Amino acid sequence: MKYISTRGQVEPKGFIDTVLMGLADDGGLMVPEHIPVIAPETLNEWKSLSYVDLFLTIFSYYTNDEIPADDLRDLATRSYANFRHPEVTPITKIDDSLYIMELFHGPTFAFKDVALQFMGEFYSYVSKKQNEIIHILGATSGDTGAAAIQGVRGKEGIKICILHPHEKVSRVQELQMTTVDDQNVLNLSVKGNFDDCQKIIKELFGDLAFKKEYHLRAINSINFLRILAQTVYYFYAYLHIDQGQHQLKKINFSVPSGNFGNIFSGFLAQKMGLPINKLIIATNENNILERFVQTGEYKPGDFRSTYSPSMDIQVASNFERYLYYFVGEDAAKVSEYMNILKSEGQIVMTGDDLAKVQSDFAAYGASNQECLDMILKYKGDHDYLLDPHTACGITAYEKYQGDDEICITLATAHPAKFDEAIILCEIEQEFPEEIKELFAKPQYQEVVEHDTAEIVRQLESFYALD
Ligand SMILES: N[C@@H](CCOP(=O)(O)O)C(=O)O
Repeated sequence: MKYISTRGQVEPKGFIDTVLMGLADDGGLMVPEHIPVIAPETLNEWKSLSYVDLFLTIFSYYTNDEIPADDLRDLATRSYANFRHPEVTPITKIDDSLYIMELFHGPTFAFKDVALQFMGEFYSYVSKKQNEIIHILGATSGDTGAAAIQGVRGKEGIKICILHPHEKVSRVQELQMTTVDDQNVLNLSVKGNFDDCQKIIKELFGDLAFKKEYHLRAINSINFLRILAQTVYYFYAYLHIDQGQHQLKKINFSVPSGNFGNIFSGFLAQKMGLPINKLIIATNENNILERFVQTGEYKPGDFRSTYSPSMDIQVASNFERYLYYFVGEDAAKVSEYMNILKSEGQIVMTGDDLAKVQSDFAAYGASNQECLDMILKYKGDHDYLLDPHTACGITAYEKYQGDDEICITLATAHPAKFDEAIILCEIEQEFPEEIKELFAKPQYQEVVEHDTAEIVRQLESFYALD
């Protein structure tokens, strides 16, 4: 398996080099040259696999044996050993048509742990094998940063710097990142929003001399490893849901979405042959993806702070990966679209193009009020406490009127991370011990202007301590 860029200007790469490259050197995103398709009989045989075995089986189609099987098993086993649930991503049945897959049983109580625990192990392994210092640089709207830091804190050969938007993440998200006292962690609290942070990251990854000099590595979903690791739970969900007599029927997924990485993993799973009927994109008031699917207009709008801050994103990185498949894997067309987006500030799809988008996805947004209403409703009706992101996912599921398929909504975070919204619902929740203890710890972070030169200065003095 080789990997190429959505913009076509990168020589095909192997698996490890693709992960190390992160953002493609031509500014695009790396994708597999072809997508392996799993036959239904094979899929059926995967039912008995544990989470780790399923992970290894799916990865075997992508890694070209570049990591010896025993080593890969060891990395995967260690990655999921810290999860608080033996099934890693357990499924709860709400009623005959709705299931919730809980992706928040990892160390930082968000779905990001599922890929980032493995990525931490992977980077540590590669750093040792290649005797190379790895400098991780990432942007977060709250969850990715906490999970990435947790995945590599204290690990030899690795330094991590995370940019988060100043005062625009939840209190617990901020504490999870900034109370880590390991010397290999730097938190920059950027006066701006997540899109500003992500823009700076992409600028620095786009400076190839800087990237090479400091061995910059990505942990965001621009990195194909994130996408691949997240496909595993789509398969796991399908294989483990108790569908009774409806066995092997198609299912829908409703996915709280911001950077488009999680739902793109579902799109990849679907392309690999997983019988998914509809991928439902759930947004909050930052609803660029909802507007795109409903009207064909992909146009970043004004940023809004919501009760689901991890989804407070206007520029969705993985949209470019979708475009690549949308235009029939034609890198020249992707580059053309991305140039239009840059020069005109929008991409517009009409007619058959829009119909195609709408056959790939449905999309619905939840207003701030709808989000709170949904938390209250599910607490009252099902005694199930949704976090505000999952509440957006459920809102989208309820708004979708497509068919009578079973829907799995991905619960992307634990409600304890977003107590601000839960308090507004006048619901009292008990915090898990791991979160409770954060409130007593000192915080370490630098508040910086939204300015690339300032970030570079911070990074250079952080790296100078190597
Ligand atoms: N929602 C994310 C934003 C970054 O997205 P990623 O999937 O590209 O890492 C967060 O919580 O940080």
